Amino acid sequence: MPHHPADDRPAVAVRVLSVASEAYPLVKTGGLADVAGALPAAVAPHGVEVTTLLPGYPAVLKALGRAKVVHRWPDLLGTPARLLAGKLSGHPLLVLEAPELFTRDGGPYAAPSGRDFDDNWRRFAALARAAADLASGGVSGRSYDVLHAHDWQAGLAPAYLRYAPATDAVARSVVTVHNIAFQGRFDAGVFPHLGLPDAAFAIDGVEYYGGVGFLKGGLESADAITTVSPSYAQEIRSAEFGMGLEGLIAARADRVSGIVNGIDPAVWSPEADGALAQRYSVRTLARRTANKRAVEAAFALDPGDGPVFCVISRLTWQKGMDVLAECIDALVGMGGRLAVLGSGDLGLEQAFYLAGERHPGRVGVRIGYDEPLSHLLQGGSDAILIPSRFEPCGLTQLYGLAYGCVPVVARTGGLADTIIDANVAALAAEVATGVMFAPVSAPCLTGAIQRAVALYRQPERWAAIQRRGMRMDFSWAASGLAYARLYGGLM
Ligand SMILES: Nc1ncnc2c1ncn2[C@@H]1O[C@H](COP(=O)(O)OP(=O)(O)O[C@H]2O[C@H](CO)[C@@H](O)[C@H](O)[C@H]2O)[C@@H](O)[C@H]1O
Repeated sequence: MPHHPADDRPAVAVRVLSVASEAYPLVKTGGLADVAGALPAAVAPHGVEVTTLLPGYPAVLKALGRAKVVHRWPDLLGTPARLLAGKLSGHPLLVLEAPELFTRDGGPYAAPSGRDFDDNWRRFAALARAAADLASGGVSGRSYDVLHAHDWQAGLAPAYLRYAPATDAVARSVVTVHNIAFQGRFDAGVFPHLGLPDAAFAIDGVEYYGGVGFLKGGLESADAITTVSPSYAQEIRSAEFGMGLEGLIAARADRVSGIVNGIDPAVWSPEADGALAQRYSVRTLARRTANKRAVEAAFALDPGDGPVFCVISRLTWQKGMDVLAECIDALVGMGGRLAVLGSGDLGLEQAFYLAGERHPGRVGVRIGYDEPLSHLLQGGSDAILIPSRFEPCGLTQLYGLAYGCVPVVARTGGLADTIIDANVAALAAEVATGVMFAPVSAPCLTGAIQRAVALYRQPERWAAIQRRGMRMDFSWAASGLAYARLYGGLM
């Protein structure tokens, strides 16, 4: 494509098809959406044009409005489907419209009851099949250099590509693991319906412990594997973190790399955040107080100057929320208050709810998903608690840094890669940006909260930690370049 002199974007040198089951702002249940939504803009300055392919959930189709139909499948894994073209924050978007698969109540993966859809294998195999058709010349007028599949929902796409007829039109492939705990593992009975050759049901194909592994098939087939931090890229070679895939990851280690997620300043910047009661910058930190008052009001906390800790998380074992639940009485005993926003395991929801009843005015709990409230919490709480047992990258600690909401994190994965613990040396060298602890246990987390409270009581030192975090650059600049280099290297 010729470079237009009036256009300050570089000429497109690489075309990427990014396939994901969610992308902000159209559909989001977690961090994957933030990353898939930000990737196109992150790599655009490097001559990479990303087209995102999403399933046609009702919310996505609604946002798309009247869209151009660019392709029709009379029979895509047993159902008719159409491909619609639109825009995702100004970048090319393709939506797979298949009413039988995606038009239903509930979230992207589960019914309103919370139960996973029984046909998720078919829903996401269809997404992957459509992606592979696009990336192997099967859709007229479309061609891509690289297919970038995110997580198990897109995991079969590289496998379909690998078994596609070999032509010049076949793209190279990358799988990004945002969380290896979710693998898309299904009964062997689904295999005959996937439309893969029999040879694919093999140890180096999609076969996985006697069944079918969508992520496993993608990891076997992709030309490159990335995960979302260098530490996690190392950790998943071990049984403790690899969740059964450690052998495969270790065997393909020369293809595996870690690229830390960035954050999108158009969405996460305290100077321009419409969800805050009061906007502020690194030079006007005192204005955060108005947000703290708003957090207190939203979570029915007693107003006060003591530290407010927050949680913005899925309430699950991965996120160490059971351990935090054990520490709440100690946190309150130290003069802290706690605002919890999250949803997940019913038992954990209940534990936090009971803690709120035990400590009225000190612990406020909001069960649910609320994007604006998550921004207010970052802008008004003093610290964010992230006691994850494993964390591929983590985004909430990066948002915390940007908002002067000091991260208190477990030493694992991307948390270890992005936070500098306020130990004696780091405080003396004036480089600390948060508090880090290990292992994930109630005594260690309690100790970390204690250290945070002690630092908070030294206002100048605390403000210096906040300001340092706010000045850290976790924009997409470096990671966008890393992805662009990875794509370029595959061609
Ligand atoms: N109740 C609630 N209301 C509003 N917003 C809420 C919320 N609960 C969570 N969120 C938001 O959802 C996102 C969660 O991001 P995380 O990085 O913690 O990712 P998650 O574990 O979902 O994803 C995986 O993928 C991402 C992306 O690669 C990795 O960073 C991560 O380590 C990995 O586990 C954040 O934007 C957070 O603000």
